[in-house]
Amino acid sequence: MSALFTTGRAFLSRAAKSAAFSRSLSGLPTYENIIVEKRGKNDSVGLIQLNRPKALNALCDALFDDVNDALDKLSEDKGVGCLVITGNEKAFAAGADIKEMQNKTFVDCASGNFLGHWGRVSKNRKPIIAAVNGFALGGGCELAMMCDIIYAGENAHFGQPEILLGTIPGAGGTQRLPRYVGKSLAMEMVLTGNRINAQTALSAGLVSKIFPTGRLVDEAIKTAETISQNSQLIVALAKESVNKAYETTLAEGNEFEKKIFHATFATADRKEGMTAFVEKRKADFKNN
Ligand SMILES: CCC/C=C/C(=O)SCCNC(=O)CCNC(=O)[C@H](O)C(C)(C)COP(=O)([O-])OP(=O)([O-])OC[C@H]1O[C@@H](n2cnc3c(N)ncnc32)[C@H](O)[C@@H]1OP(=O)([O-])[O-]
Repeated sequence: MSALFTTGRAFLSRAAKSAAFSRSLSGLPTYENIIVEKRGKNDSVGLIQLNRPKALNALCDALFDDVNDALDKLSEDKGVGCLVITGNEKAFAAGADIKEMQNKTFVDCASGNFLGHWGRVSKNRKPIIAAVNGFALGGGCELAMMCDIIYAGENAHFGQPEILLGTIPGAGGTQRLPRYVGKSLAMEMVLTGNRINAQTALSAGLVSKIFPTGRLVDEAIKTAETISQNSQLIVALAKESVNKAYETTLAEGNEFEKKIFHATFATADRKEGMTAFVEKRKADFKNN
């Protein structure tokens, strides 16, 4: 299974795609715009690869429908504890599909709730790691920011170039980006359309780690596997608590955290975790 990535290639080969297909026969659906697999120890990691390479993974409506459907399936899968979203070596995603948007009117956008279905990535209860190689522009950068952790390949570039198209970001580019990289850099990116490279993204705080391009997906899967070994129940609570930090005051956030901490004492996994420590053995979490 992990042979797909031991060659150091971050994208899936033709053979890998047919492996994905045969695996799909044993559980996961096949999609037109993405490839979905289970990876890592005990298939505990859900891997979603955006797969419109000719359009640099431009995020058309159909692709987002595929992503949402895959997220639903992987979320229901009790064996999967963490997800990874990636693209290919050239592009994570070069943005919302400009050709699809070109002739839309305000009425189309407003009455059709355009982008309404994008937000489900950030609402997922399982943690999601974005593994970004190449371009993450516009909606691509926003998709990465909807995830919980962003790892970048050395060749990654992040940007919000909507201004060059006569529009503005619509899925968090003016909201999440300043929280992650600070107002000055975010403002510069949004107003000029200039991109930042992986190193700048690391020092500004948009990404947590950089890896060689070919190792990126493997490393993301390794972290996802580590997360999956913890109690899924407690991981979801911890994720919710960290996210609170972005949506509330410090005092309210601390109060929320304390209540969630207390709540973990109502779970069997908290008891098991502490008992295992005292008994000097590995915890056997049951997600309850
Ligand atoms: C979500 C809320 C709001 C978000 C808004 C946005 O994201 S707005 C978007 C913000 N993003 C941007 O403004 C970035 C737009 N993209 C670019 O500026 C350049 O493609 C590049 C610099 C990323 C790569 O340059 P390069 O010379 O290496 O490659 P290349 O240029 O030759 O492209 C190869 C093929 O991919 C196609 N394609 C690429 N992107 C898109 C797209 N978003 N859409 C559709 N198609 C796209 C491109 O047309 C071409 O296909 P064709 O016509 O040959 O059949």
